[in-house]
Amino acid sequence: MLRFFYGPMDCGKSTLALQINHNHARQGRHGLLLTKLDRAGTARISSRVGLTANATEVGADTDLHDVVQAEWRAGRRVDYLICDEAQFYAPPQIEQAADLADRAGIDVYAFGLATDFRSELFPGSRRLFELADELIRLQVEVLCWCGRPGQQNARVVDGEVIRTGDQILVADTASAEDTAARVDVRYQVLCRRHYRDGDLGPAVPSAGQLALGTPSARNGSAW
Ligand SMILES: Nc1ncnc2c1ncn2[C@@H]1O[C@H](COP(=O)(O)OP(=O)(O)O)[C@@H](O)[C@H]1O
Ligand SMILES: Cc1cn([C@H]2C[C@H](O)[C@@H](COP(=O)(O)O)O2)c(=O)[nH]c1=O
Repeated sequence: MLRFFYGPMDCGKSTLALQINHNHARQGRHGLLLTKLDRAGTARISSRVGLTANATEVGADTDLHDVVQAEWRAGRRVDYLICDEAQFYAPPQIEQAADLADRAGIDVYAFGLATDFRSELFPGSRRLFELADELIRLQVEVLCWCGRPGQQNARVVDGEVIRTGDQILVADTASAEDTAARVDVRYQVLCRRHYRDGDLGPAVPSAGQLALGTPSARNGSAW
């Protein structure tokens, strides 16, 4: 079986990938973790809940058959593959995953974004929509600042939603205010309306502003 679990950034895809791996491994099944361009650096699957695991990095030229055959040659079974950040896989790599499901009976669990910052399908995700046995939209809602369900991944540069640029640009949803790091590019999940309007919502007041009694910008926001 080839299953594609998809949803916007921050909806728990990598967490679920690691949970599924944990549950299968606990029952003695042997799997391989694969990823491509995880935020935490190469060859890791990292979830914002704090779970991480080593993984095989899928490069532009990686053939998934070779990855599995290397395991077989080493005398190890491969019962399942966990493929995180699957939106970045090239369409032929998705074909290879489908082949492994069909010809080798390997259960393939793929996780990724459906659409990019322009709200267009990633090529790898498109191929997964075309080929997967099951499409599972993740149920953990990521909320837009207005409270509606967020489905669009806005790319934010210097406080503006941008709509042109390279499709792949690895970055996080956390802003400079949330982290000690200097963040030039970040992503923000928005509802369709606010994504289309390019409306990132009111600025979140700092703790100091709230202590001084400034009304919460979020509560007082106009639609
Ligand atoms: N401190 C926290 N406490 C509880 N849940 C958290 C915390 N930080 C992050 N999360 C959960 O982790 C989710 C993001 O998980 P992650 O697997 O990194 O998402 P994705 O791979 O889809 O980008 C958030 O939607 C939230 O539910
Ligand atoms: C929308 C969008 C995202 N990306 C990058 C940003 C992150 O590094 C990953 C998504 O990670 P997550 O685990 O789902 O949070 O994808 C990108 O390169 N291009 C885009 O358009």
